[in-house]
Amino acid sequence: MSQPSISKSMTIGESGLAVVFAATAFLCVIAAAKALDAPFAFHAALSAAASVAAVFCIVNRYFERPAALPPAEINGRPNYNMGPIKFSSFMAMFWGIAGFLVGLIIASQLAWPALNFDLPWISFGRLRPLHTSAVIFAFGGNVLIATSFYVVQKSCRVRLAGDLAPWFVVVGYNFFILVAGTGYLLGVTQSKEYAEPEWYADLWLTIVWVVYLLVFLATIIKRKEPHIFVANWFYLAFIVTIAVLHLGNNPALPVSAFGSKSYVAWGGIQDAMFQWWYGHNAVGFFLTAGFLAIMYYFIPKRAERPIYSYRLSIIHFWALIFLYIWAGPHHLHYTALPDWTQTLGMTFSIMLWMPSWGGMINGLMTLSGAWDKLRTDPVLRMLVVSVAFYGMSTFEGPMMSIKVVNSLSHYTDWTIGHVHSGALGWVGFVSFGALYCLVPWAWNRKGLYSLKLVNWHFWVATLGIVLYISAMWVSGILQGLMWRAYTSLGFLEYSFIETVEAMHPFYIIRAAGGGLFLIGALIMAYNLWMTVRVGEAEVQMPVALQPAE
Ligand code: HEM
Ligand code: HEM
Ligand SMILES: [Cu+2]
Repeated sequence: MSQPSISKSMTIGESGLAVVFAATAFLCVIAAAKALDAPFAFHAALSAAASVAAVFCIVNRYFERPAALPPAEINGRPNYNMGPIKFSSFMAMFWGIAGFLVGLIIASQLAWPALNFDLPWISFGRLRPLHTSAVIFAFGGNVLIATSFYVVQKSCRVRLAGDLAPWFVVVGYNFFILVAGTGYLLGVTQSKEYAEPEWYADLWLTIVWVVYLLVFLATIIKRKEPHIFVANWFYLAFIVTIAVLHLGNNPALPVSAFGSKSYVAWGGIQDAMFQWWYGHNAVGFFLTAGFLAIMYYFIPKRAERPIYSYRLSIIHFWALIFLYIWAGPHHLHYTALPDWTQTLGMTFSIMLWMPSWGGMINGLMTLSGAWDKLRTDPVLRMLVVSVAFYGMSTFEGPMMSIKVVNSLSHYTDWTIGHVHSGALGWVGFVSFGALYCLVPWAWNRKGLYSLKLVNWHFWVATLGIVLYISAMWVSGILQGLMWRAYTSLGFLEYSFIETVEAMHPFYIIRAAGGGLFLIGALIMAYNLWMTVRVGEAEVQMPVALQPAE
């Protein structure tokens, strides 16, 4: 046994983090004991338990691991860190199914209000933010973290920076989701759309997000590849801007250090302005920039073609981030916001159409010379259709930002239709496509368990989306027109309840569409599970291969 041995000792990160978590556990126990309200006590106890678990995991890992930490390179090749990527891919699928399921429940509640069961915890008002946070932040967020950690390593040809830090990001982020989600069910909210969690959850997210930024930046800094690939620019814009938005929108004064309630610093129209600066750019940088990074990495990879125009991708990047930031006021047309601000927001929204379509064209044209793959590869088809939906919703958005159009669409289901063509068609499909690529790569499998099942997922989900958004277009425009219909004597033609009744059939169609979308996701979960368990089932015949005519 004369191997040169390094004496094993805890790293500064291990011991430091263990101490910090031990102290946090102690503070959380005190907070739980002194809590002013039950949800705060619950969250403090949950945090105490999680901190103890964190200490246990860190110490346990120390005893289990070899003396030396994993090397950055093995035989001159980067030793990529896949653990955190696997974790967040798994969580993405888990939260995706949970979020779609809650979407289906609230869609059904709108069709059949009896499904609220007169229980506060599962009432529409509490489940709706649970749905939006679960799909955007939990599902979308985990997809973004998983893919960004993958893409930054591969395109920089270097191991992810940090040892415990990437784990802190993925586990810490999911703990934030847990606190936010259970909070909604218990009635904890600061009532800002897409930023509902209360102050303590916000503080925790800030810490996690800063570490995320540091891990990402440090990986880029130590890159072996001189050029920074465009996808990393998009990821970086997403990470930095979300940090800025989060800090701008959430300053709040807690009523007590031991209670969940707080009051937001901003008031009146300034608050509204901050809220929609945040809300709009959450669309722009969370639901768009981050997923465009996915588009720029995964479509060329899957199609085995270079990006159609790398120069266009750079122009796309700068134009998109410059224009998005100013468009928020289109959410506040015909409000107390000064008229010029509304017009400014509308103008920037219309200009935003151009970089959006520039990006779409760049994504679609990357298939030049490889269009035939759409027939044989359902994963690529999913990715490409997502870009088509992106194009559709970024045409619809600028149109809805025009004041006269918005005077009809605002407050109606048309907005909900617009949201879900972006959310299901773009965010959903591009995420599915990315996970279908990522899971075999991260788990080192030759391919997916079954491409046939991907094909089923694709068609079932597409049908679901079509049902969802066409139902919402019809019901939204119908609703808007009914609200503004006057009789010849100048009275309103319809009472409000008549407009609600008219929506009923469309709400059933929407719920059916959502049900199909959920079934698609369940098929996917099974397929990915089997991919991890057994790998590629057999030599796969390409699906949907048709005789040439
Ligand atoms: C099974 C799939 C889904 C169903 C059935 C569904 C259903 C719903 C329903 C019923 C609402 C409330 C509408 C209202 O208040 O009138 C809603 C809101 C929303 N959903 Fe979904 N959803 C699904 C998937 C998704 C996904 C994948 C995302 C995002 C990635 C998403 C994002 C949103 C957003 C942002 C809102 C709020 C819209 C607004 O306030 O204008 N949904 N969804
Ligand atoms: C050029 C791009 C886009 C523009 C100019 C745009 C514009 C708009 C406008 C005018 C509204 C309606 C505001 C209202 O009447 O309340 C809206 C709502 C919304 N859009 Fe877009 N949109 C764009 C792209 C997208 C994409 C790609 C997504 C999703 C991935 C998306 C998600 C949303 C959401 C979630 C809302 C609802 C916000 C709320 O009231 O809760 N948008 N958008
Ligand atoms: Cu917007």
